[in-house]
Amino acid sequence: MSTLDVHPTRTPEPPVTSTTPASPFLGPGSPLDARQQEVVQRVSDAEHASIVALPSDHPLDPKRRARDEATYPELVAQPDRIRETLAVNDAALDELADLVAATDLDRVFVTGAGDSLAVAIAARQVLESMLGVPCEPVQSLDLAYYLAPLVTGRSLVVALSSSGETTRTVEAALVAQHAGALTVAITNTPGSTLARESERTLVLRATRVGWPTQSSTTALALLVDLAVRVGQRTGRPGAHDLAAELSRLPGLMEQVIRDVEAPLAVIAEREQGSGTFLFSGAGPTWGPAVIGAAKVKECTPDHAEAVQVEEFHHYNSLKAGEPLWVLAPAGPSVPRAVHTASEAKRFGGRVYAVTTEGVDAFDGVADEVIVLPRVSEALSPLLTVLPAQLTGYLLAMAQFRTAEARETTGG
Ligand SMILES: N[C@@H]1[C@@H](O)[C@H](O)[C@@H](COP(=O)(O)O)O[C@@H]1O
Repeated sequence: MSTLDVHPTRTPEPPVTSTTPASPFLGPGSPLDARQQEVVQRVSDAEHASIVALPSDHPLDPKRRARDEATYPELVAQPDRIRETLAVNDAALDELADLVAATDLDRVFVTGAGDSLAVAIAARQVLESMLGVPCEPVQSLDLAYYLAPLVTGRSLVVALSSSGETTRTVEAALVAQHAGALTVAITNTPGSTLARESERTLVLRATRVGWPTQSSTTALALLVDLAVRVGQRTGRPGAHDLAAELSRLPGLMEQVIRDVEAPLAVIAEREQGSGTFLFSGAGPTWGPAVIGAAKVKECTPDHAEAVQVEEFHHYNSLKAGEPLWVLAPAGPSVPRAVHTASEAKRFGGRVYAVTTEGVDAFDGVADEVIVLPRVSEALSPLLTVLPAQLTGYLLAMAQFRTAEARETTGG
């Protein structure tokens, strides 16, 4: 057997056919009207086609390689894209912040799938501290099918989708539209279905030729900026400091990308054959942990999981020989995250801690500690997400080099 047969490929299996409708919103009894149902059917068909077209798990799949390689320049350009996104949305953000500050909202739902859901998780703390109402990140399927009775005319539903065509997220927006909620789409695809079905749209200056990076961080920065502007209007303590900090974030992101790539490349070279990769975080950092696992699953044929810092301790969460990235910027989760790191070592794992200046609790516990500049924990996902994204990309590049060398030597 040649090395190339080791990993099964995802294609070309025949499509699984089913008589079950693609959504409970299609057909008799649907809460949606005929026009809305047509929208659901159309995006659902297109989504299925895009999933079938995903790269295979072949170690040298050129389609995956092209997408991985396109990820890097997009990743590196994130600080610039954030600057542009915030600048072009300046007036729209002011207008929306005026509206939000003046509206008697009782609840905000921030919804999406994949990286877009991770962004909602990362933005929760800053949104809640500035808006003063629950700002729940909700998986779009859950919002559309289970939480609809909670969505009212006093809700703000922010739907995040880079493509603007993700079926469950479009359905969540349609449910919100139906309930009379204020709906805001955040997408880098103007004219997308989500944008057309939402009352307002904030357009991201981001591309997604590679796996999602810019589309996620520009959305996160935009949500932070919106939160801060609302907080400034309603006199929330800390709003002005957060605004000042946000303006420094793109520069700090540039510094982090410059500083962490080389040490992470060494780690990726060492860990490339581990097979399973774990990422842990808590609070707003749970978002970057989810993104870390997502980039490994997208960039490589391997398995990755995000495990919440606390949940790690309630099961045997790591097997001997597995690597764990613990993301824990200065904040209340640090003591438990240090415990996570030490437990992971006890189970025979290798631990890479990502924290911020001034935290030395991982020294002597983790195999390596990556230290980022210190910022408020609420804004720190814009920094902790960078090593998480880079890890997936760098693992993939190390694996491609190894697979190529094996091909050349016929090993
Ligand atoms: N594999 C992709 C993810 O990378 C993406 O994060 C998610 C949400 O996409 P979007 O933000 O376009 O709704 O869906 C897809 O299935």
